[in-house]
Amino acid sequence: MNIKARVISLIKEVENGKYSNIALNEYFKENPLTKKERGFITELFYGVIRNKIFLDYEIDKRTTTIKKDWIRNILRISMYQMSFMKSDDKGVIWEATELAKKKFSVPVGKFINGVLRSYQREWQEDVKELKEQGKNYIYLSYPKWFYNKIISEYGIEEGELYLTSLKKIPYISFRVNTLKYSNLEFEKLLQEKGIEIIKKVDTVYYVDSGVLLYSDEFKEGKIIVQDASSYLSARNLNPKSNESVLDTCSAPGGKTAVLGELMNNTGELLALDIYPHKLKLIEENCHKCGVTIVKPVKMDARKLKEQGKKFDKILVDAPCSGYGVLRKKPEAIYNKDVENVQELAKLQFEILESASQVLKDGGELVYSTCTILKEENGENIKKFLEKYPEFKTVQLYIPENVNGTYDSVGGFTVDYKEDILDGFYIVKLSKK
Ligand SMILES: C[S@@+](CC[C@H](N)C(=O)[O-])C[C@H]1O[C@@H](n2cnc3c(N)ncnc32)[C@H](O)[C@@H]1O
Repeated sequence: MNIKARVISLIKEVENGKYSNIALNEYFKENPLTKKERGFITELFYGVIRNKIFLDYEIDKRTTTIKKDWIRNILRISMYQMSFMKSDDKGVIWEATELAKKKFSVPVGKFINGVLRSYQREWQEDVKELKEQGKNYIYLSYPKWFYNKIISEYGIEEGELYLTSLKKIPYISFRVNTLKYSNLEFEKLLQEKGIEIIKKVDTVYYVDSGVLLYSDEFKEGKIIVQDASSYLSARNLNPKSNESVLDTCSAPGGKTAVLGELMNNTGELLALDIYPHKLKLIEENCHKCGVTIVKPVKMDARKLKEQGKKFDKILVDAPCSGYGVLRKKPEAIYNKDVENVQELAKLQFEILESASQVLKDGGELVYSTCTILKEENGENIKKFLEKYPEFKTVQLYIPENVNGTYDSVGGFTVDYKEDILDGFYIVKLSKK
């Protein structure tokens, strides 16, 4: 099958509700391709999803109704190539026209050709106009409410840096599970397989290939797919052997496994989630990693007092809007709305409050989210510190090569300055 036809079916799967990373990984697993083909498919597929609002705006400007998804998608793909990939425009238009002729008919080919030629002539002017009309959210491909939210929190200059940065191409990252493997062994494996290291943060490696997803090392839990931001949240709690540790919102257990590893599989590690079906994921993940001390329990983290026990250390990796990981899940931006954020901020505060009540005096707590919205991060912490003066923020461990910004309460946001790691917020609190 032609590469573009493959990308068209993948985009359709995502529009039917499948997560983009799952659709792509499944596809790569079933279809052996060269590194170059994989790279090209990934770029086209994610490129279209990331820029869908702008591409559809340009299509709708030039057409009345498009009944077939295939036609919309070949237009989106071709336009993406012409504006964002520095492709040979003539070649792109020719290929799309020929594909449409073959799939449908000569008139459909001519239609595609006409739309793409008009786009080729006018798109740069359209972008200028959008900016002049205060509609840059269309060019940046964000829902208007989200654009306004980011600009209201960060101002136009910093806000647009954020919005642009969230459209960057992500890299896959593997964390070495030190219960089973070492950095040295992993680096040797990467060398043997000719895989390049893009960035390294402690035991987390960003690499230029996903083939290790099919390796024995991955199957055996020696390496785990995890972002360094996610790892740093658990790492900052820094639990020690034999401590009692609570992970309040733990499924699927990525950070729970880091905690168990740091505790050398000794002590007590309670991993909660509100959804019973997710407990199995925590169990499976920890089992694969060789973490034996974890106890998954179904519980609403807003009601922690009811379980009657206090802990040395608590991780609150709160449910959040997830806007820090849009590079990896670009489709997520299209099905959220402003209401969700307010509800989430309220839920996060309630979970934090509840966790603070079961933390021992002298204990420590890490609060983290994978979002960049202040409403869910620093503003929640500020409110919490005002209400509970027995808590104060503690210095974080942030490696030098991780870029971001500290806020006024001492929390750290991995932000638009960071090209590789996921956007994330981490703050550490201690109780008197
Ligand atoms: C950000 S995810 C956690 C990711 C996890 N810490 C990891 O590293 O793999 C948030 C989790 O909180 C759970 N959750 C949502 N509301 C909750 C509540 N009231 N009590 C406990 N867990 C909750 C969700 O089911 C979800 O699995």
